[in-house]
Amino acid sequence: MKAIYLIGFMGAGKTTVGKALSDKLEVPVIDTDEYIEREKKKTIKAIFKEEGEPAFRDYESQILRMLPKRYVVITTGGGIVTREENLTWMKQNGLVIYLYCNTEELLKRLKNDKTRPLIQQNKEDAITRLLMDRAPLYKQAHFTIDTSWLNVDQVVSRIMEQID
Ligand SMILES: Nc1ncnc2c1ncn2[C@@H]1O[C@H](COP(=O)(O)OP(=O)(O)O)[C@@H](O)[C@H]1O
Ligand SMILES: O=C(O)C1=C[C@@H](OP(=O)(O)O)[C@@H](O)[C@H](O)C1
Ligand SMILES: [Mg+2]
Repeated sequence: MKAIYLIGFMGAGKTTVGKALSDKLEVPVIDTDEYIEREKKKTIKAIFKEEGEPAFRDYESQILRMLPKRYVVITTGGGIVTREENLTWMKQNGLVIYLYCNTEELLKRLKNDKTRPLIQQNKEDAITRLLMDRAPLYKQAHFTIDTSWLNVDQVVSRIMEQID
């Protein structure tokens, strides 16, 4: 089994779905954000504040390349594709799945979020703008699942159908 990479916007459910998918497939899951926070002993929020976004993108890119490439589910941060070479790399090394979610539902899921630095001001505008910029990148995934009207178990089932 090749690595499965979940990509998509903040709030699409990558971290949550990845954990459920790893249980189903009986393989480990690694979340790049959680990995970075553990490694750096800092929250994502603190890294953005103290070191800036480019430093975070460097960590993300480095860690991606260190992770296993077989028998694993890897859940990424929503901005990993902004370094386009990361997208190319994931597509070469595994199966890349885009978890899509519409803006209205993203807003609901992220309404109370305080941990994601890029959407703390003007949440709706920030989501709309970033999603528009990134959509062409996300769409290069091997396949897409629209999670807007699905619960976590249903998203996992859709993934299982696709990879069967
Ligand atoms: N399919 C879903 N339906 C409803 N809520 C969801 C769904 N997937 C995730 N969530 C919720 O949305 C929020 C963001 O999920 P998360 O897994 O952290 O997303 P991501 O890692 O893509 O940013 C969490 O509160 C989570 O419980
Ligand atoms: O889209 C982004 O630029 C980011 C997404 C976050 O991860 P999630 O997509 O898991 O929320 C986290 O990596 C950081 O706040 C930046
Ligand atoms: Mg996440």
